[in-house]
Amino acid sequence: MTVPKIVAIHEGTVPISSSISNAFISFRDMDCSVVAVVSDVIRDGEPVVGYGFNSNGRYSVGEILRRRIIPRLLQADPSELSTEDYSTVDPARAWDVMMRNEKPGGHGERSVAVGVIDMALFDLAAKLAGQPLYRWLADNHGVGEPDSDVFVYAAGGYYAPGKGLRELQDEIRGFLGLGYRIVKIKIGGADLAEDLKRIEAVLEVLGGDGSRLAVDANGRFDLRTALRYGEALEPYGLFWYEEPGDPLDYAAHAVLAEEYSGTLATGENLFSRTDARNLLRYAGMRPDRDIIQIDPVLSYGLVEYLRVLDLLRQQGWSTRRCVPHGGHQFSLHIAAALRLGGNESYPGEFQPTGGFADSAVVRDSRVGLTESPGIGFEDKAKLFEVFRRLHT
Ligand SMILES: O=C([O-])CC(=O)C(=O)O
Ligand SMILES: [Mg+2]
Repeated sequence: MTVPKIVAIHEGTVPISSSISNAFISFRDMDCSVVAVVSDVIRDGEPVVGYGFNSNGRYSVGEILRRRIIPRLLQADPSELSTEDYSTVDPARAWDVMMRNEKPGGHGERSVAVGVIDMALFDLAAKLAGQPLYRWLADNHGVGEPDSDVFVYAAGGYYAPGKGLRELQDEIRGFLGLGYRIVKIKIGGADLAEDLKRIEAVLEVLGGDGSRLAVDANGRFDLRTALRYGEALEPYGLFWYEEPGDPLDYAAHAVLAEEYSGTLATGENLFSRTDARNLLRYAGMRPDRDIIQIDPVLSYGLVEYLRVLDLLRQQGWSTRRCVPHGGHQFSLHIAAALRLGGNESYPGEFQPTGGFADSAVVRDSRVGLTESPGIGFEDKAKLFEVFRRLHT
């Protein structure tokens, strides 16, 4: 068998912007990196290509990709990037090459750049093996039969110009009409009284059932405010209370976890295994109820996320307590293969990268996957068009 070779890596930037805001940022200028990793393996007259992009919330990382990550891969000997039997590329070995001469610590934009390429390498690896990624992952890294469908919740309820309670309720009705049972809205972009009105308005649509509503403060609150909100939110029995304070203020989170008896969710702004370990060590996270939202793509890719899952297992956490941030096809494969608790979804936002296959139907807040090889971007026409333009 000849070793598969990466012959080119194309990189670009696409807007995923909109007029929405959370408590911390506007998405007016949001964009993301897209990549195509082209192999020398030809199938049906075309090279097999892996595609990747970064989840919303962090901006494109073209400079780091162009100056450091991509050259290291292209300069590597192909045997350094492949499995031992040369049957396909090995994202874990490629990870070591991408991280050559990078000091530890200071995660963030670099972790996003590695994550974008990591997605493309997993897409390519599964395509070369002729399997949908969830099946390839379950065979190679799984803990049993993969889930055939995945819990998804509708993340929305953003602040937007001219958006009042009626529009918020209409948005939530739309989510329910699409098949979602659980929804999430933003808090912390208004004062507590106003946010409680928003919560009450949404609960009206949800038949008064707080367990179907999650709220997300996007790290806005200081400890006092987080506690004040916590006290006001507690009686609703919410699905979860997300990212109350600064993502790296573990001590504040631990204080809140002592006071707030409901589910807390956090982790979308933690970008490494070390960050995850600090979260477990210092943030008072409770394995019987809390949710870890680390986003594989923003945090050095699935190679690093597998290390995070190992760490969680060692510390007695079930993978069912992981529900990654991000809302796209890659995290859906990961959730199914590794039997996570579910996956995020943003109906209508962050296009063309966000969301699932064009044919995907959500029923009772669960969605299935397609059987196309790799991640199946080929089943999402507008996104596939963007990827194709990168290399044809
Ligand atoms: O508004 C955002 O940045 C996205 C977010 O927090 C989430 O999906 O949980
Ligand atoms: Mg969030």
